[in-house]
Amino acid sequence: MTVLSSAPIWSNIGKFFLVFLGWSAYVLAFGFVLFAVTRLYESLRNEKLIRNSMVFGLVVLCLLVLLESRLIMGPLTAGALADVLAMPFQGWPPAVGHVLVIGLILVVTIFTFRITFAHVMMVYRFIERIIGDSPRGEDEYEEESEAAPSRFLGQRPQFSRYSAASRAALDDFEDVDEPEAELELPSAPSRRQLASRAGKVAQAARASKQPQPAAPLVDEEIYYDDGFNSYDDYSDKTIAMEPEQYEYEDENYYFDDEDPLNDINLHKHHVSIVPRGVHEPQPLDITDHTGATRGAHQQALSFDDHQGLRFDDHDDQTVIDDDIVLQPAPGNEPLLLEPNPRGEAARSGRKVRQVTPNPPVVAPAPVQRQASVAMPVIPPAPKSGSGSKKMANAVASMNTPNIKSSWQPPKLDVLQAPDNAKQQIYSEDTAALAKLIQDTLRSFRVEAEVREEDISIGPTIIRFGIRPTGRPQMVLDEMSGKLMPVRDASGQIVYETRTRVSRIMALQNDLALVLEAKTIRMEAPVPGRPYVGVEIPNKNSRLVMLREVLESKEFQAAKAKSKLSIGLGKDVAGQVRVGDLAKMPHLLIAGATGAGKSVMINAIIASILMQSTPDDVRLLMVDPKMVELNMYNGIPHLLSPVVVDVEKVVSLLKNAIAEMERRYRLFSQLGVRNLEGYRKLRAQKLTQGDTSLNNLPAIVIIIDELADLMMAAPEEVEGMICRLAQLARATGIHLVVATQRPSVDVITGLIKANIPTRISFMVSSAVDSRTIIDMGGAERLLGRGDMLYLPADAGRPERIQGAFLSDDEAQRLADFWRQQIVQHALALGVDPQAANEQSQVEPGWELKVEHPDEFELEDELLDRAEDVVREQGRASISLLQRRLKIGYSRAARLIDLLEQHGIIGQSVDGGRAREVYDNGPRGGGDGHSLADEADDIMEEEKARNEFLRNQASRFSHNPPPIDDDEMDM
Ligand SMILES: Nc1ncnc2c1ncn2[C@@H]1O[C@H](COP(=O)(O)OP(=O)(O)OP(=O)(O)O)[C@@H](O)[C@H]1O
Repeated sequence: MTVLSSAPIWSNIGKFFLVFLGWSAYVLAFGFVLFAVTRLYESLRNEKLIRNSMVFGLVVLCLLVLLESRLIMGPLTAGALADVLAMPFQGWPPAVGHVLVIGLILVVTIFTFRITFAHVMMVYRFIERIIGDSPRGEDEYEEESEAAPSRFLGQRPQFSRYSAASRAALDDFEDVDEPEAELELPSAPSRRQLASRAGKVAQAARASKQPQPAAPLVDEEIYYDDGFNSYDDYSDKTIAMEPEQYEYEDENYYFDDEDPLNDINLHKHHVSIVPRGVHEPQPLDITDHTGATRGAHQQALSFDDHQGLRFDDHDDQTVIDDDIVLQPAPGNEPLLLEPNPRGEAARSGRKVRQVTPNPPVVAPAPVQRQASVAMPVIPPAPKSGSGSKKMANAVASMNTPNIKSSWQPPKLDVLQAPDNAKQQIYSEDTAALAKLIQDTLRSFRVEAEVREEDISIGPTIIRFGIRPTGRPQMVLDEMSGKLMPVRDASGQIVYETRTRVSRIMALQNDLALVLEAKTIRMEAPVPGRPYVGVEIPNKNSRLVMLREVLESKEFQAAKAKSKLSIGLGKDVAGQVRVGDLAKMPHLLIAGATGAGKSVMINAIIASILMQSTPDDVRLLMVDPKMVELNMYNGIPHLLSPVVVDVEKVVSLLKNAIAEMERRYRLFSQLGVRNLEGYRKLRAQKLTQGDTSLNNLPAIVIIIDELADLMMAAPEEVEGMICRLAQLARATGIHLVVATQRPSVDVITGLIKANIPTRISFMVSSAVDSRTIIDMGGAERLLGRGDMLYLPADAGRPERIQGAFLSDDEAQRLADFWRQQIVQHALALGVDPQAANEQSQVEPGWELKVEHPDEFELEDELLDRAEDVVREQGRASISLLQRRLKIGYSRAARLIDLLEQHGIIGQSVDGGRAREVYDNGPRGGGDGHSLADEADDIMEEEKARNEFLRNQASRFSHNPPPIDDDEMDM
């Protein structure tokens, strides 16, 4: 106005405004300038500061103040507009006009600036604090604790991290003299109460346009509480309730910043009492640490776990213990074992001894046994000059103390090289997809962001990481005068309201729709990462060849540690993933037909054949499909030819159990606990020239279709697999079991409990997925090698694209090993054909056809049974059960055999006890009375019923504990 009135051209316009608006013309001019500046700021910062309701409110407020000034000062003082506004008040008592206008001013002020009771209280407290001289913090919370409606305004009590026994936390705020009863936390309301309360609050909020507190979220919780994996089952319901959810995302929603019992404020208080500045590092609390890192995937460091091996890098030695040093010899020489200079032997001088490369094996291939004596040593693969590789070779040799094997593993050339297609990298397409995801979430009013660094591109899958964000808490920066988001000590933005992970999960189908993906899988949260993973198929997918996995440094490091390392494939970030069968120690593979199980089994076999000689690992294979594993027949690793006849499987498993028991006996005699201990002992003995201990190779039993076996002989197969799985780990016997029928009659509870490491390929339903990996997700896989790998020690499965191995490659690999048998035979002057036939079955591993319900009863047991019946002068099943401590079915079978051998007679007139022919020298038993007969009948009935109940419960998929007698074969 000043400018206008001083400029001659505009002075008349200025005068008009002053006459019309009075003093408010200045306010109006100032308001225009402020509005222009704020709009400019808004456009520069892309923020919205001016609300229309506020502009309108300010204008009304200005007019009311103008009117009030006119009422106070009389006509012609506040401009013509004020005179017009005051016209309705003419004739009114002046006091009424003042009260009305001032009242209106107050109301408009409250609406314009959204003043709440909390603000009033804040001002009140502030004034009170200034007037009174009590220091800040005293007494104030005591009053509030009465006024505060809830201690958990910011969070529901049952989920508050401060709720359970959080006395200490609350004590910071509450008067210590407060009676005990008042400190008691409110008990968590029932779900029903919460739901009805939620409904009421929602109604009230709708009516008054006030924000809802957090209670309505209970509804959401009801749907999501049981975990995201069963999301599919209720996604429809969840999506249907979306509009309800938006109400409490209203931007008016706020917490009372001053409420000391609000969880967020409690948290802020805790943060504020953390001492600032540099402070001493605290000792690691291992319980806390374990809790915090549980589930996070951590890549094991190489060379950190060698059962007593230490490495002295500087001189290329491997220290086995204080007495022995394994030293890689120069060139192609065999490894040398020498006493450790720090050990006792070292004190008498550093003596280097070469170990003879003829390790006797427990059940060696006949050709090999001869070869190890007379055959010229096949030179090992040429070593590269690098120290670390030498070290790896040394360690690999150390794991299997047959220091120099006469077998030679193949070179990687046997396998097909990957094609030249490069791994896809981050591109504009990917960025566009990320933006699409973010925009879709925004359009559903879900605050979240997709950052470039959270995008992982794998061979068949791209994973986008969605970070839930929210509404940041803002503070006025005193330096710049701007509103800035509050950051915590680690620099992360502190959110006032956060987006719930479940809201992102609820949009799974919407995201699949906009991304036009065949199927998407969501993982919340990705273990060890602060985001929800959305996995969509990579349109530029490529094969992961086994060779590239075996060539990788990850596999090389794993190979150095274990001869049973297997190349699994590549994860969603394109990183090679390997496993160690020795640690698994058994593996269950399941998936629909054509999903990639057989390829996986071939990859596992190939991983072993590429690194391990028959001295390290022996194989047993069962292939009821008859075509999948046949190609491996004749390789020296096989203990017996691939079993295609289901009836021979029982025999094979029995052999494995017998070998396991034999190894256990051997270990207990030697005082070692497991195969590792045995190998260490053997290495020690070899250094002393003692070759009495044979080499014990690990044994891997591969079963390609468990369902067929479970059909043929459910009890025996289940029992034996469980027995092997429970006890075989220490003896180096490992199971790899595959099935395309992931139903509970095939993968029974017992089998599942004993095989902790599992791989699930694509399955047809979430139920199947749960049967295999105890959670859903496998039904959303893509097939063709796309799998979820659940290691024994991980809570969540990891998605991996399995390594691919063509039939030609497998054939070449098998040919390579068969060729070595021929080479050995030629070197020995044996007929290769004969050698091949001879090496088909290891002595002691011959298989015979067994009818599943028949027990093979050892001669010893039959003899003992004969002794018992002759001693007692009578024969009955219950008698044998009692005296021989065996199960019903074995006792019944023994009775049959005794009858067949003519030792006892047939049962007469339904009686249980039978006549024993010719008591002979061992006779003289007490015969049997009628009372004995009755006892026998009762006992036998009891045992038979027990047996039948067991059988029935096995068929109803609820297996009882295994009867040791039944399995003690
Ligand atoms: N890792 C992989 N990478 C690429 N393709 C694969 C992979 N694994 C399997 N496939 C493809 O899937 C097909 C079927 O695989 P596979 O024979 O292993 O299935 P399966 O689960 O054993 O089926 P079935 O139970 O009927 O034998 C293969 O011929 C191959 O084309």
